Amino acid sequence: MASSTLRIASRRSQLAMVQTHWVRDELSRAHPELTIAIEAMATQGDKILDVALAKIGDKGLFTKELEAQMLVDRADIAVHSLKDLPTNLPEGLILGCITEREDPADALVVHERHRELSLATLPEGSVVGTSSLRRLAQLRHHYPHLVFKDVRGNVITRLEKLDAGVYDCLILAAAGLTRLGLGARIHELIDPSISLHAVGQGALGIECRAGDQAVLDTIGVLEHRPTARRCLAERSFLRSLEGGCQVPIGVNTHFENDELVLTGMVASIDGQRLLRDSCRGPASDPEAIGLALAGTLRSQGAGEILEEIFATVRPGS
Ligand SMILES: NCc1[nH]cc(CCC(=O)O)c1CC(=O)O
Repeated sequence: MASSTLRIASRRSQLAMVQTHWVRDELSRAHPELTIAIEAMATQGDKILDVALAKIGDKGLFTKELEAQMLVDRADIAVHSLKDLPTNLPEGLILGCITEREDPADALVVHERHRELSLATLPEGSVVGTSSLRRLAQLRHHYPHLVFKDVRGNVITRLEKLDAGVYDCLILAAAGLTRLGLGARIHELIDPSISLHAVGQGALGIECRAGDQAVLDTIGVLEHRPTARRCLAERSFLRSLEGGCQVPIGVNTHFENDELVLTGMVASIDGQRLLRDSCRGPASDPEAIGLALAGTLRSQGAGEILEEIFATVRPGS
């Protein structure tokens, strides 16, 4: 780097700050001579809280302001929840590294009055809070007797709404709860046979300027190769299906010896149609696995399902 200061752009939600502080601490440990500054800011996604995420539908809702800081050279890196980072980045920026993933599963969090119940035993009409079409479609598919209601705001705000009785339960990323020290609120991890997680869920993505070799070298210590391979396969699948974070697309990945196995699903919002399949290949070429799986699901009709969703969620665009 030109100077020995690394400037980090971050969202200012509690979860974003926990994640950014973790990145700062890891980088300071690896590079004791480095001065690290954090600039925290609100993004569009933090400001527009009265509209369903699926209706805003815009890619980069939680990332654009941070990217702008790097493009005008007011920040060197941006720390994101990888699942919020679009699969196509603005010209001049790259995904510099992917950190070790927490458990990528979704978690059920219940209102106190349901503490004896599970997702499978919640009574008819129970209100599930989620703002994710992916969670909505998959849970509707398996549990058509439940009622789904949008919930916005950061993780803490959502939990407050749950505790106030607005919902019977919430579906949240286990990783976010764990990082916030709220792991005790995880009532049940949702099995991948019921609901696949979001692309990149549970990992952090560090974005930087392309060709900024000194910065790339600095952040390289945070790269976790197995996580990166899994997430690159997942992102290639999503990119190839042209979906942003606001489409009912879910994934799961695991290694079998030197192979990486990617499972993916595409569903209609009503949960009636749900396509799911797997592809495997050498772990050294994760993007090829994502592309292959996208081709497989497209041949089964994924394109039509996604076209319908784009037409209803974003009319006119
Ligand atoms: N879009 C919100 C968001 N972005 C990242 C996380 C959780 C942490 C992660 O998945 O890495 C969450 C909250 C949630 O989905 O419960």
